[in-house]
Amino acid sequence: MGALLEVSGVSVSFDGFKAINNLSFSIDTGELRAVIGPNGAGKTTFMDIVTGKTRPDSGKVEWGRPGRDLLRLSESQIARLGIGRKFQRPTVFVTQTVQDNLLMALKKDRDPLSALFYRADAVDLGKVEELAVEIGLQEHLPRLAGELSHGQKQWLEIGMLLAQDPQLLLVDEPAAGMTPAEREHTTDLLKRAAQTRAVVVVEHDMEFVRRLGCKVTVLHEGAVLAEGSLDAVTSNQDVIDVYLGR
Ligand SMILES: Nc1ncnc2c1ncn2[C@@H]1O[C@H](COP(=O)(O)OP(=O)(O)OP(=O)(O)O)[C@@H](O)[C@H]1O
Repeated sequence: MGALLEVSGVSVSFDGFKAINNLSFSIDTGELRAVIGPNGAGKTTFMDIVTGKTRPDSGKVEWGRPGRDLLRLSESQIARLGIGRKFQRPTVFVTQTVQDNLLMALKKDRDPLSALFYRADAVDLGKVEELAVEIGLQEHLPRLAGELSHGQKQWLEIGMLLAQDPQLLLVDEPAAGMTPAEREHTTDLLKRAAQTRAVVVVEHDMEFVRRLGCKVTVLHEGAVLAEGSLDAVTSNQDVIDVYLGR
């Protein structure tokens, strides 16, 4: 499979400080990847660049084959192309049911008038059911999203992103604030999601990353310090030095 996203030699400075420094990164269709790195390594800025929120000073960001230049597209054009992003805090509609949250996500691209007169048909309800099974919330469809636990809200939001059928999903610290059982469920969910799309997970929790069982990219000072299996990168002397602050 060819690269789905190719970031080459990207740099960005904020007030003269290089947050991203000649960064190159690529991910294949249907690949699961963990991105780790100490605080300030540039992980959030990297995702901001891929989603079009931050424009780099130099470098290339290309999508698909033949490569489409993402730097020429707006944030919403990039989202429509198939890049979904999950932020740390869940942003579900707490006064709506789980089912309605998923239905709204499914219909997000409708024009406002048809959305206004929209009545869920059997096809959409079937898709919502499938999504609910995928995120493990099938028993909770009639509940208000506001009643869900923190972990369940995070899964619902992942489900809402999956409803948009992204080819690449960027997920920021999904395990934060979760119980051990919720973390385990989240690992399974992300692994399953990555069977049909590419998923990039930024995460600090090494146990979580270990359970993902995927290739790991270590960022440091805005560049890739090491890449490989978790065992390979955690036994890399440069990575050990950075994490121990040497
Ligand atoms: N808009 C901005 N203006 C100025 N400096 C910024 C801006 N955004 C990020 N930075 C700086 O760039 C560096 C990289 O930040 P970034 O948030 O990408 O790191 P991170 O790896 O996501 O860190 P964390 O793990 O703490 O979330 C940091 O030193 C940060 O202070």
